[in-house]
Amino acid sequence: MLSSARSVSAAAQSRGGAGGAEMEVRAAQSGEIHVIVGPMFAGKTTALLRRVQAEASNGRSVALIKSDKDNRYALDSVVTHDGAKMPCWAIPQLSSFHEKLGIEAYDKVDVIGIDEAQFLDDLHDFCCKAADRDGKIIVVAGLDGDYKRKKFGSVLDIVPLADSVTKLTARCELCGRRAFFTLRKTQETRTELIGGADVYMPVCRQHLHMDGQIVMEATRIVLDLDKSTVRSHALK
Ligand SMILES: Nc1ncnc2c1ncn2[C@@H]1O[C@H](COP(=O)(O)OP(=O)(O)O)[C@@H](O)[C@H]1O
Ligand SMILES: Cc1cn([C@H]2C[C@H](O)[C@@H](COP(=O)(O)O)O2)c(=O)[nH]c1=O
Ligand SMILES: [Zn+2]
Repeated sequence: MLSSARSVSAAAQSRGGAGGAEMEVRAAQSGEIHVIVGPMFAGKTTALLRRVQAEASNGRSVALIKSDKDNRYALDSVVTHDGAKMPCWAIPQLSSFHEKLGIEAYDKVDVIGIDEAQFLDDLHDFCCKAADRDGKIIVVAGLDGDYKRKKFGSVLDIVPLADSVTKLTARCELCGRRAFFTLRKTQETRTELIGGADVYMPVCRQHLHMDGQIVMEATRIVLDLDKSTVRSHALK
């Protein structure tokens, strides 16, 4: 079921022949916008996939989109950090979605899931049109803040448009408490830097100001210690 999202929309595309009446019914449906934010590893993508999957199980036609900047695990799927995945449309900006899908197929889609929303600059405009004008249910997942805790892309700009906003938390990798923020472990300073646990870790407020390099070094020492313990046990 998880893998059916794009094929549902692709099927919608091939059904064709949408009558004007159906278009009117769809436009008359009330749209919704639901926003899921939080730091990395908080379960945003997991929550998005669950919601889209539930909508598909209820007979709605769903389409899943992500920014094509996210090439971490696969380009044609939305993938969680623990490997759950679902086919998607990977696009540079949301305005290209209509063109990719085709107008008739777009008209048939009820629910649009959007992942990695922080990388999609035309998020506000797209959500307005899709929910207010076209009656779509939009579920958006993305980072509210970057590693400096500055607002990231347009995610916060859609909060005033939203029916619901959910802020998820992860577990601080250093103490296990609730983590609201994402620490970058490298010295790289550009805002956009694609990566996973190799580059980022979730942290609580207390551990936010740890120097990433020190954390990396400490991790390396612990791992080296572990390895030498394993080696000395093996020699016994
Ligand atoms: N520090 C971590 N490093 C790697 N994976 C983690 C870490 N913390 C949690 N995870 C895993 O990531 C999953 C959440 O993944 P995902 O839904 O992709 O999160 P998000 O989209 O918020 O980054 C968790 O259920 C857990 O299994
Ligand atoms: C904090 C932060 C993150 N990114 C990137 C790193 C990942 O590729 C994504 C977030 O993915 P997730 O699904 O939320 O785990 O964003 C970035 O470019 N800049 C940052 O400051
Ligand atoms: Zn902590």
